Amino acid sequence: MKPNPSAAGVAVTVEHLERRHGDQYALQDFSITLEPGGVLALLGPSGCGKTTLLKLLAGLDRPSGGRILFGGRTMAGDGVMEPPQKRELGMVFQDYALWPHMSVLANVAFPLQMRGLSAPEVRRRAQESLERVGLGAMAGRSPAQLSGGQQQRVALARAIVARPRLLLFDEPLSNLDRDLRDSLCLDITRLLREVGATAVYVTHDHEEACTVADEVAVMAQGRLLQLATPATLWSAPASSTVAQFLKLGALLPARRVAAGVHLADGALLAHELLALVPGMAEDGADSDDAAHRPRQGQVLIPGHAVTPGALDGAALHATVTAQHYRSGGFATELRLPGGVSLHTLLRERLQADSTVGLHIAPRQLRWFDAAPARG
Ligand SMILES: Nc1ncnc2c1ncn2[C@@H]1O[C@H](COP(=O)(O)OP(=O)(O)OP(=O)(O)O)[C@@H](O)[C@H]1O
Repeated sequence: MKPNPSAAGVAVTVEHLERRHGDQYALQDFSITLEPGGVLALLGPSGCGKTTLLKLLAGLDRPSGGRILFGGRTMAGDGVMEPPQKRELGMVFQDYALWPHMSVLANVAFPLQMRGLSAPEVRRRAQESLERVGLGAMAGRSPAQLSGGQQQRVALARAIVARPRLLLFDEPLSNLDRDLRDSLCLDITRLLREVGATAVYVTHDHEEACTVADEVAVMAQGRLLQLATPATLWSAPASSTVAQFLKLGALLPARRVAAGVHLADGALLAHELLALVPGMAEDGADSDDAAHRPRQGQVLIPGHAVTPGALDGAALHATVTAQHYRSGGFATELRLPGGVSLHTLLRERLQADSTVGLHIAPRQLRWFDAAPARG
């Protein structure tokens, strides 16, 4: 992850972290490193362990194995368990967690009061923090007199007021409507760059993760599936599971024979296999012998790789199952062989239930080898 030279943040190292509940793993052999000022998004289906990791980083939960280091100092593991107040954190939760009986200013000031700063210093810094999130004029109000978006800005001001080394976000925008979410997400992204704290940001929302983060960790069943920049994640998902979770397109069972990709019915989908599987040559699998060995796997067809047209000469036939107008085009659902759905945005209106030919841009396809058989 790219270091930010002006960062106030701390380097975070997570080594083989584990959290078990009975014999169930909420987190398993999880390792990750964040440079100071780096922003990491945790993305994954419900129950994959995102909140567990956040709680372990915060010191609200104790690992069953592995360790966490901030700037080379052990926070948890090896018999150490630093409490949250010793970790110099700021946290922002889904439900804002403001104190209703306190003014906006008093909410933001609270972490500074806990540190025993003088009253004028507390007031000055709390006001400054509110200005940063655009709420300088609302200092005297109570949280109940603010909208949801404004309350979350107060929570943000409170999280950054004590200049934490690490900021933790637990789905901070999921209670807000789409427009507000988009604008606050951009504001959080800007603020993170300004304050330079290292940050870990839990979300279900792919776009939010990619807007806010330098790198995204895709998780499933307590494990890290892929850690990559947003651009890499979208262009080079590491496995069919990641591609499926990110809804990158349709996955079809397929067979590679020499330079071609064939579907289950034998139809040739693409000729240009070597061009579409970067990395295959490097791992040695495509040495002269191996290149000609048939391989079973899955091919990923992204929505943007297909152009509907005549049935003749098309790589695939598909049925139009649904179409509706959306932002300058037609959001279209196509049914591919085997009943697999493919979603794509098209310029043209297609007739419902009609069969169309799909012409494929082979370089947009991705190949995933089937997992080797166990035993
Ligand atoms: N106290 C607990 N006792 C038993 N199992 C738990 C406990 N806390 C979490 N789990 C289990 O650990 C797994 C990971 O939970 P976690 O809350 O970290 O998931 P998550 O990715 O944050 O999910 P969501 O997106 O729904 O918030 C889940 O299977 C959950 O049921």
